[in-house]
Amino acid sequence: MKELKDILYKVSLTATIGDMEVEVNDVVFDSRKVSKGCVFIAVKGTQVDGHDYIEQAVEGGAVAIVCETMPKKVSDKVTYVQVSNPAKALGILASNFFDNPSEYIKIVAVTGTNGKTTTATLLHQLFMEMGYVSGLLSTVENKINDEVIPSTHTTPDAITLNRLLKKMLKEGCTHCFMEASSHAIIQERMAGLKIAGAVFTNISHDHLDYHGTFDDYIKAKKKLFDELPQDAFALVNADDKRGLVMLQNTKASKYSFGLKYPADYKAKILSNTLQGLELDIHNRSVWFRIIGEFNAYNILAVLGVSVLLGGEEEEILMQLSKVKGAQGRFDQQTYKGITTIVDYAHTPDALENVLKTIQGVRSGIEKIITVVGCGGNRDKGKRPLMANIACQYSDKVILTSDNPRDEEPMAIIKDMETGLNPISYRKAVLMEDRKEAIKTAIMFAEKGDIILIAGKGHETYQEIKGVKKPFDDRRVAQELLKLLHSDK
Ligand SMILES: CC(=O)N[C@H]1[C@@H](OP(=O)(O)OP(=O)(O)OC[C@H]2O[C@@H](n3ccc(=O)[nH]c3=O)[C@H](O)[C@@H]2O)O[C@H](CO)[C@@H](O)[C@@H]1O[C@H](C)C(=O)N[C@@H](C)C(=O)N[C@H](CCC(=O)O)C(=O)O
Ligand SMILES: Nc1ncnc2c1ncn2[C@@H]1O[C@H](COP(=O)(O)OP(=O)(O)OP(=O)(O)O)[C@@H](O)[C@H]1O
Ligand SMILES: N[C@H](CCC[C@H](N)C(=O)O)C(=O)O
Ligand SMILES: [Mg+2]
Repeated sequence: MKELKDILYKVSLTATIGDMEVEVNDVVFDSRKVSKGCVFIAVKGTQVDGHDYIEQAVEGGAVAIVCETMPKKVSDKVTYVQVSNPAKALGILASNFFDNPSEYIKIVAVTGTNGKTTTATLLHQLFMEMGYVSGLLSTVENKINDEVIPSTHTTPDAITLNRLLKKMLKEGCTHCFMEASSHAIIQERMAGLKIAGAVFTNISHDHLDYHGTFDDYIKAKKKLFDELPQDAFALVNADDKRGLVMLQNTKASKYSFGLKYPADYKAKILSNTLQGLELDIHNRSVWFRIIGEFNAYNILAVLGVSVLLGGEEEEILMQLSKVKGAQGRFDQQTYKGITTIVDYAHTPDALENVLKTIQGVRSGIEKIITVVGCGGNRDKGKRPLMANIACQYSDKVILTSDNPRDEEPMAIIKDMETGLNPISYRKAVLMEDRKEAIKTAIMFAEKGDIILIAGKGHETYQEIKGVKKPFDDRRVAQELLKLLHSDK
């Protein structure tokens, strides 16, 4: 049991009412999860304001309330603590409540529009190969050593995050590789954590529904670097013009990686095929199992982090050449000469990169058929851009549903259609049902053709009208390929 004043250590307080030595047995930010003896933190959200649930939390047994605005009605059995930023306070409280696990684990946070999961997963696989007990917090899954713990967010909320870190520490983890989403940075999910290093992969169009402007999206990413301590490292992509922006105000030691501009960790692509990637890194030629120029950047980021954490370059490269990468990223299968590639490209930049990679590895005569949709309740600006890119680099495109969530599926596809010009229009077919869309692509395909199924990668569900139903692009593609081409 901990006293309220102890878990408020390092939180800047504006005012307090009541006993600061009251014992608290849990930290909660959702009134629906309140139990007797907990502290409830009222956070303003995108849908509702946690302050509206203070009374409910008190009725549910909360002994302390942390809030930005003191409630009009206070109970003399409860302690009230006013802070200027409850979301930030929540992070610090969560860290204190779980005994600050981040101080005993080297945490590397990866941010950027694309490549976070890939980079964090590669790091986790690599460090495990090198004999370190390590943790992973990612979009696809959380991991403690080899144990998989399902993931609900790219970056968990502050309480889940610190609970997981504490479990990692108990299991002997020395390192944790995690994704830092821009939502998480703005919502202070990582406040109170001690970060050993941060990586910036790249920034391109995404999440403008949430951040409003591209400038604010950049600022969200930069906040991670601005808040790094002096003994941390900041490693950025030198070929992304925002890489230097990330380093402008950081106290951390600055490093870079890249293929084009001068960088601390630099490589040249020697070959790039559907079988793998060969890079010249600091005058060593190394072959990797992952594919595409964009993955050369991820490999360099991983190399940089590993060296900065004390690894030896030769050993790192040797082990790195064996690792496979994250699930549902450039996940290919070939059946009767037809190749399907399932990839999590759900931004214009990612889609362009993946399609350029496919263009680069094809011999010329085979067709590229793309199946793609865009998520509902997410940045609408991506929709026309992604449809246009799909058509620009493909011979045939089936515009379909991704996770429409609460939106009308066909309305999303129609938004995508507005991005088509008269030439691309001729290549496109609109088909709401994703399984039908994949089936159509597979029916169109002939020996040698490549089908890209983009947007959902590792996901094993599809969310339509708020209901999640099982759906796995990889499984659907595999079944339909066999069904439709078995006699050829
Ligand atoms: C837009 C967004 O980031 N939303 C996250 C946010 O919810 P919110 O701001 O909408 O919260 P809200 O519903 O308005 O509630 C405000 C506060 O009132 C509390 N409340 C609410 C109702 C109630 O009855 N009682 C109560 O106490 C809530 O617990 C909350 O503290 O805070 C919640 C708690 O941490 C998150 O679960 C939720 O994630 C939603 C589900 C989500 O879809 N988030 C996505 C966009 C997201 O975070 N994605 C990034 C990755 C993006 C990327 O890089 O690709 C991620 O890190 O996963
Ligand atoms: N370094 C990179 N640069 C550009 N595109 C990339 C890069 N790495 C991966 N991609 C593309 O982006 C897709 C998503 O990659 P990944 O899952 O690693 O990104 P993420 O940043 O974790 O995404 P999310 O924000 O959804 O968590 C991949 O399937 C691939 O198409
Ligand atoms: N982390 C991203 C993932 C998008 C994946 C795509 N399949 C979708 O559902 O929109 C988001 O939450 O915006
Ligand atoms: Mg991710």
